Amino acid sequence: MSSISILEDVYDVIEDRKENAVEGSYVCSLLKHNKGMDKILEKIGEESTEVILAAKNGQKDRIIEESCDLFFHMLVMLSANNITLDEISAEMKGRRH
Ligand SMILES: N=c1c2ncn([C@@H]3O[C@H](COP(=O)(O)OP(=O)(O)OP(=O)(O)O)[C@@H](O)[C@H]3O)c2ncn1[C@@H]1O[C@H](COP(=O)(O)O)[C@@H](O)[C@H]1O
Repeated sequence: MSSISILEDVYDVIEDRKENAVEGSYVCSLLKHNKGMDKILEKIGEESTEVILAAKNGQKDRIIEESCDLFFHMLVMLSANNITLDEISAEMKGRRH
């Protein structure tokens, strides 16, 4: 199993949350937030800042944790915009030289 497949697993759960509301789900709370997309973008902004601060301070464990938060909220944003990981993958592959 490639290490990146966890992103696909979590993305699939997020996609499922779009169709099936689950009590207590954080993803559902984001997708249905009264601020709409702004709430998701707010979280991406916050988590980006956390990654920057952790990296600035050379805190490896924090960098890993905050990067996971950032990746996760990016997945929610992509899913909310109906952008698949295959589309991201195709774009990245197209940049290989
Ligand atoms: N990977 C994650 C993940 N990473 C981070 N988070 C949540 O993202 C939030 C991070 O924001 P903060 O640290 O700012 O915490 P907070 O103060 O509670 O956030 P806010 O009140 O500002 O929204 C926390 O509530 C974390 O629990 C995640 N929540 C869910 N997942 C994955 O998504 C799946 C579906 O989750 P649910 O929809 O909750 O079932 C889970 O099985 C996990 O695999």
